[in-house]
Amino acid sequence: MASSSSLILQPLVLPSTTPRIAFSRLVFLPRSLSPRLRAVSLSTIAMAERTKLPHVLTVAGSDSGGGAGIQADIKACGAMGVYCSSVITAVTAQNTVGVQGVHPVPEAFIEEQLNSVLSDMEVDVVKTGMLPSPGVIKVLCDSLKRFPVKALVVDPVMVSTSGDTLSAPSTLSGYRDDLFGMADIVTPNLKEASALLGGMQLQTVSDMSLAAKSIHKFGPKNVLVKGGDLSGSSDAVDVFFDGETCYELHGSRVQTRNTHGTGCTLASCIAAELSKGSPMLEAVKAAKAFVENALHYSKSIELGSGPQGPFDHLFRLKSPPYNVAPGLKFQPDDLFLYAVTDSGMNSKWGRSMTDAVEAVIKGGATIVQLREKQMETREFIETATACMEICRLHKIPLLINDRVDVALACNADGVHVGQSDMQARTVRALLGPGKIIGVSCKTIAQAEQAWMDGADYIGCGGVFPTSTKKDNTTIGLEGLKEVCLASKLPVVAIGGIGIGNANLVLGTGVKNLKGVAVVSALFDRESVEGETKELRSVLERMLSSVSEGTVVL
Ligand SMILES: Nc1ncnc2c1ncn2[C@@H]1O[C@H](COP(=O)(O)OP(=O)(O)OP(=O)(O)O)[C@@H](O)[C@H]1O
Ligand SMILES: Cc1ncc(CO)c(N)n1
Ligand SMILES: [Mg+2]
Repeated sequence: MASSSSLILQPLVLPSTTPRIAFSRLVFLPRSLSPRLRAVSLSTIAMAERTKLPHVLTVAGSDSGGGAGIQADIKACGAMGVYCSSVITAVTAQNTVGVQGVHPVPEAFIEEQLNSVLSDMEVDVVKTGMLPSPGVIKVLCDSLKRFPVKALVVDPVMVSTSGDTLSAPSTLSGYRDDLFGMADIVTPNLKEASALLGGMQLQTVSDMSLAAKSIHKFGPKNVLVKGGDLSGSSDAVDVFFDGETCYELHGSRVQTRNTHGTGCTLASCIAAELSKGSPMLEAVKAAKAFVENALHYSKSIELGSGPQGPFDHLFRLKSPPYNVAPGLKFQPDDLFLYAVTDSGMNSKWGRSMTDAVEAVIKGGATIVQLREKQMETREFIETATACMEICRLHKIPLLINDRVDVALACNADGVHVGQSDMQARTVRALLGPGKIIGVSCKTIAQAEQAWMDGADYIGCGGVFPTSTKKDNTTIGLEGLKEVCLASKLPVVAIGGIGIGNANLVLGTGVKNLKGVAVVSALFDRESVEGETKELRSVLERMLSSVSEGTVVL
């Protein structure tokens, strides 16, 4: 066969959820075909099954250490399922200690690379990194005018975290006056935002919002000021401004030295998501989640002796699918009306768990937890899987009480644990960074521990006495307030809460309190849907309006 045929790689679209991603299959053409027929056959195959790959072109510098620059960009795009071509602007000698040397590529040759790729390869999005001189910015602007693309992501790389200069200070005006006006988004870190604004001090999240608004005046459609280097911040906050609204994007701060290249990776992931057709804010959120996950998986990597190590972009290849399967990302506002099922109550009223879940969602629950103490494991998994389908359909997160094994088996969105269940830190290790973890806490010390263990929220109570947990000591509204004020995590109040007293709980208006968790008041009733609707309207009436101008996500 090999002697009479030649192998040709040809794109094949698999019927998958990402139909725009092409895979290869082998096609055999007999050597006996005349050259003209071979050419015709090939072009026919190509026309019939032509697949457009989402394509990002990165225009950036090489990092010999492989953690940032071009190397980070290509790995990040690959991890996001996007093709990445590269125009190299400079070659750096770099490692975990710092930058030992920079060798700029001649501007004329950068132009030649741009021309080669843009004239031929249907680029969707251009992402820029290190642009060492004003001349390079000019060459790039000219090329983009000749070959317009769908979106331009500008990461105005100026100084590495090690303090080494990567682009001449004279590029500042090129960025501000020429490139920013063409950009769909610019992504400065704190130092870069400060340099762009003539040395403005950036020390708080509100300074970051002011900076984002000022940089927006230079002409980009959107600005993301990155807060990776915000000292004293317990979470990783970035500020996004779209010309109208400022959004604070909060993520967990991963405790690791392996953060070299986070900025390059973030910008590349934004570009990759845009090339797949995502709207801008969704692209930014997906990119931030990717960086956080990658840092989490790379915490223990030891590479190099310097202060900042690289991280592993391709962690997804090594992770079990349940750890990285796209689920619903936790939003603190999901805690608003938190329904906790109780199998005893459901059987008392003659309804199945799936009926109960469907009804509570129709009534307006914003998150559901399955709390099941009696069912056999196999039946529990089957029921939980059916509940997951309902929740997915309505985009409502589903958590499992205590049973990590059941959560893994049905790919639930997360797990809620109590003080005598598995420690949240262990749950996190088993579920991975993308899943939601809640911990029941009565005290400030427990809330602090939950935060250190990597939980996403705490359930605080029992606020009032309840028949669901008879021997439970109650902490009252005062106890709730104390824990909320000290907690670094969002809080949902639990214990004896229903239509009659929910307004007392939300009415405390205390920081971090995001909603109420309810069992009997929804499920020990004839109409779950009706009770949920009524509770929801009580809660909505109590909800104070979001502070003006700033939406906290
Ligand atoms: N320790 C961390 N844990 C979680 N997210 C982080 C951490 N450090 C940075 N990030 C996130 O990574 C992204 C890049 O931010 P950062 O401010 O570090 O950019 P940068 O300084 O340009 O990066 P670099 O120069 O190292 O490539 C932001 O979304 C930021 O919130
Ligand atoms: C080549 C290169 N680009 C960007 C950065 C910023 O992280 C870096 N350190 N090196
Ligand atoms: Mg940094």
